[in-house]
Amino acid sequence: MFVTVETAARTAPAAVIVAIDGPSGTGKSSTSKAVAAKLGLRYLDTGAQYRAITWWMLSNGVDVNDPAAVATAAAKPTIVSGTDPGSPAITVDGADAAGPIRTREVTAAVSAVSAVPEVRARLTELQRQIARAGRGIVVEGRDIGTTVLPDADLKIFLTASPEARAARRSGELKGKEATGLAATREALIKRDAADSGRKVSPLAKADDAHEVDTTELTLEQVVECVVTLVETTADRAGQSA
Ligand SMILES: Nc1ncnc2c1ncn2[C@@H]1O[C@H](COP(=O)(O)OP(=O)(O)O)[C@@H](O)[C@H]1O
Ligand SMILES: Nc1ccn([C@H]2C[C@H](O)[C@@H](COP(=O)(O)OP(=O)(O)O)O2)c(=O)n1
Repeated sequence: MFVTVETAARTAPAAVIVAIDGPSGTGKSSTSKAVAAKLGLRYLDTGAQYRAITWWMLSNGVDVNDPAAVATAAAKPTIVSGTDPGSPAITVDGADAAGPIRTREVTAAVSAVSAVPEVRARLTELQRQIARAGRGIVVEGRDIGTTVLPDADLKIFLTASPEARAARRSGELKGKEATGLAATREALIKRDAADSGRKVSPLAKADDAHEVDTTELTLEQVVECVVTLVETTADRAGQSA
């Protein structure tokens, strides 16, 4: 098989920690998985963990709009995240949650659940344990560069126009839970506002993060940009693979 330089494995320091944050639809998951795969790093989707705890709350009759009820239940589910960028996995109490966490019901409830401090404290601790448990990792979310891993070697903050993000998301939903472009855009903006406006570790760009506007870039261009930033950071630190 013909393998181009672009798809061949690249090198990164074994222990590099990369934080990728940004709002929904900016390309965090696709970029993080591709960068981790190219550089032989682990991958952690923290949004999937917030979705998983939300799914558990909904499945167990917890009122997701009652912060006290969510706080009381926050420690109950056991969430296990896989870190293989080729097959990201997540289980809740041993059950595969990869499908159920992507429903519209979970998406509509996740911002309320993730604003509860007890939920954030628990998942932040879990995320730090995973990040420090092995070799290098790409961790994506909303508060990775600011709160979860403020000492990350490289921080990226992805942005894109609401129009581009809505078009990407409604493209994904086609045939499944198809929603109009305008409704998708509204839902994204509402979630951005909730995630950016919450009191505890809101969605925010870290002061030392590199901002990448992906509106006019292909996914491949974004991946190349981030891979180059990882390699540049490593060179500067004098580290080697
Ligand atoms: N730069 C890009 N250009 C076009 N589509 C993209 C780009 N980056 C990601 N996508 C697509 O947009 C959708 C949302 O991307 P995703 O990585 O899930 O974003 P996020 O994790 O930030 O919500 C996916 O279908 C993905 O393939
Ligand atoms: N580090 C994180 C990651 C996600 N969250 C919350 C806020 C987000 O709206 C939800 C879902 O995140 P996810 O990354 O799955 O969302 P999208 O893929 O962008 O739709 O979780 C968070 O509060 N902190």
